[in-house]
Amino acid sequence: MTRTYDLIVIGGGTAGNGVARMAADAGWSVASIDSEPHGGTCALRGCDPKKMLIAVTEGVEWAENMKGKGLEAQPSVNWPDMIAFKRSFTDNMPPRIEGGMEKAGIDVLHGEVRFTGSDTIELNGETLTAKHFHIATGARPMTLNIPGEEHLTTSTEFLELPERPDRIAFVGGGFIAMEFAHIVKRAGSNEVTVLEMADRPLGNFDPDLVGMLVEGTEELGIDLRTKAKVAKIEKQGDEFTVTVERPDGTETVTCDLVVHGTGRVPNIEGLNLEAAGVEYSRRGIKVNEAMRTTNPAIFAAGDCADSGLNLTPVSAAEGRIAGKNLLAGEDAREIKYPPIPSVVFTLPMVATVGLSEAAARDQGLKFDVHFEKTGDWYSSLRVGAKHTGFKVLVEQGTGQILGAHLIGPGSEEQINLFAMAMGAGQTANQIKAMIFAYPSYASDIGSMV
Ligand SMILES: Cc1cc2nc3c(=O)[nH]c(=O)nc-3n(C[C@H](O)[C@H](O)[C@H](O)COP(=O)(O)OP(=O)(O)OC[C@H]3O[C@@H](n4cnc5c(N)ncnc54)[C@H](O)[C@@H]3O)c2cc1C
Ligand SMILES: NC(=O)c1ccc[n+]([C@@H]2O[C@H](COP(=O)([O-])OP(=O)(O)OC[C@H]3O[C@@H](n4cnc5c(N)ncnc54)[C@H](O)[C@@H]3O)[C@@H](O)[C@H]2O)c1
Repeated sequence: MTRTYDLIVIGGGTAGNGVARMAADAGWSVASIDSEPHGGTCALRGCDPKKMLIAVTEGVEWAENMKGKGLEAQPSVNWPDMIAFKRSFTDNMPPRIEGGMEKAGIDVLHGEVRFTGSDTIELNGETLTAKHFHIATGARPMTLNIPGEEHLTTSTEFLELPERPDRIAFVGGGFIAMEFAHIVKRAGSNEVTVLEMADRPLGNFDPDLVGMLVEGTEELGIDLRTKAKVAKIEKQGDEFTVTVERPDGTETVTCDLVVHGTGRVPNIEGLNLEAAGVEYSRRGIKVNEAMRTTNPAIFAAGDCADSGLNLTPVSAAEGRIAGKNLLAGEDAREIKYPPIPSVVFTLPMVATVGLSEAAARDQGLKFDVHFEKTGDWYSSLRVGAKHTGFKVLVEQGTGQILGAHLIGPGSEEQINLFAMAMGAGQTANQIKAMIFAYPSYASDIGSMV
């Protein structure tokens, strides 16, 4: 017998779970399907577990920065204990999420979904039909098309490594490579190499602040190579040789582990979207502002859609719009992205919101650039942080904040205040007039605009 639902949600991550709950709360019959235990990338294989490892390595960084300032302990990281600490969070998430869904009356199912028609899917050999579908299948590591690609360790596998490798190479110099390189270096690995094909890592972040992060990264002992395109990976016994093309010729790096950090692509190949009449491109499933696909009965959101940035809060916001329109039965709400803050959780962290200096110039905007290194500010001195600073773009005439770019401790929270101020249209003078608790990282903000 074919099971039939009002809504089937494909993907149990941030962009999917909220939609399933909204529909179930409205009395719809709902199934939520994931090929893995529910929770998705952020909670199980991304943001949250990664930041638990960073919490441990923050202890190492803190002790290093406080050396000679009265703190005498010099900690070291026990890798298996750190991974167990991470699991103390991630292991509990699927039962919590799935239990909550079942309590809400949602059928929680597992397996790889494939469309067989505009209102039917196949799951583990069974046919399921629904009036509506919501696709939230996320992203996967991109294929590099280089010899030896099969030797790459994914970010998911990295977060589960039972032992710390001593020599590790990262292919790419984006979010994943930079964050993980900082983790593993502070955890004690001797040779950590980042291989980035562009002329700088973190291409979407401010070049001046990234320059400061590069200094900090190299001081930490990470070998960061730019204009370094990985062309081949070979395995001999337990060892890998990575061949890198550089402007002056070819180099090799020998290591115990090679980690994928060259970007992620929409996870949609296996869905047979053609059968459902859902159009897509390399950027993902085509959606309108209501998050509706080219099949009016099917919505999509998050990393698998060709919509906003691939970040957790963006996935959640898109899911909310999809859910509201599903329940309304019409395109009642459009996705509107406020200024979206984004943080690279290296130590120091780099944070950004709004326009880059280059983008603001390209748009012909007239603005003042407030750029300063803040190593001699109290908030940096107090914690012994050396690589700290900001670049804030303030529009001439209006005083509007066009973009804020920060590096240093506290920047992951300061950037949210900038995002709030920008979203509310607050001017530089209004921010200066705010009274923030002192001493705090927030209390520096008035001096940045
Ligand atoms: C290592 C790492 C660190 C990150 N750190 C951050 C961070 O600090 N901050 C931030 O904002 N973002 C971060 N991100 C990005 C963030 O995790 C994603 O943007 C977000 O999780 C996307 O949510 P989603 O619901 O769209 O997809 P996902 O959470 O990936 O959920 C998709 C789900 O669909 C399932 N699925 C896929 N195909 C099928 C199928 N055919 N059938 C059934 N199920 C299927 C998958 O198993 C998965 O559980 C990070 C990503 C990674 C990889
Ligand atoms: N803190 C966060 O918010 C966070 C953290 C991790 C991941 N993420 C999400 O996951 C996505 C994927 O992260 P990522 O780090 O894999 O990708 P990324 O897009 O951040 O960086 C990929 C880098 O790899 C380089 N590259 C590509 N091919 C290469 C090659 N052959 N040799 C050398 N360098 C090469 C690119 O130039 C680029 O700099 C991010 O875009 C983001 O959406 C977010």
